[in-house]
Amino acid sequence: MKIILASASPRRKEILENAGLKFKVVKSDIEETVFEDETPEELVKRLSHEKAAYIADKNRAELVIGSDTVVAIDGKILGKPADEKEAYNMLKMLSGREHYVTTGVSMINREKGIDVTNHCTSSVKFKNLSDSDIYDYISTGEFKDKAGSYGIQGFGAVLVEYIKGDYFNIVGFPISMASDMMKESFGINIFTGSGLSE
Ligand SMILES: Cc1cn([C@H]2C[C@H](O)[C@@H](COP(=O)(O)OP(=O)(O)OP(=O)(O)O)O2)c(=O)[nH]c1=O
Repeated sequence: MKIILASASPRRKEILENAGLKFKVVKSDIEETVFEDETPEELVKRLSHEKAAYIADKNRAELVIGSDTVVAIDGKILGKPADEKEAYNMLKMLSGREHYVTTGVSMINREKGIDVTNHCTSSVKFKNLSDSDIYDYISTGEFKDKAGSYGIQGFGAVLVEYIKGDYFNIVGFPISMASDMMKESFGINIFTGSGLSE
């Protein structure tokens, strides 16, 4: 079975490549709306499924993988910031506190009728950040396109006091959980490559 990653995220591509997987990347053009009263788990599972389903409908023989990541604090869901002001507000909210990062992963193969979705949550505690720390971080531009306005894999590492849970989940793709899903639902072994075709 061949794999398609339904994602425009360079981080997701890199994490899957580092696990030795060969795959095609196709961006999934779905509208990322948030419904009222939706929990982070419900939201990421719905969006990762929508992303995968959109591509799987047109590529029925392939295993299509979709994913979505959000940050949550005090029952509020933080997606990607629209601008620097929103990034400042998010980072101010996260300063000195622990928050959750939740990623959904969906895997669909239409031909075999397999359709599975799971989620993974990690916590991240930020140091106390002064306004000048926040402005300096924003000036790196790294906040753009990142849920919660930071990237732990870059300068964002400096903002962190500790993490609990899977690091790769925070970066946007929980490869350990995903490899379990591949094994259980598709018989794919990441180490040996069995279950995969060139
Ligand atoms: C918290 C955090 C998020 N992120 C990124 C991961 C995701 O790419 C992004 C959240 O946006 P998503 O909407 O999950 O993904 P995306 O739009 O980048 O890609 P696609 O929908 O095409 O798959 O935030 C980091 O890179 N580092 C971090 O530390």
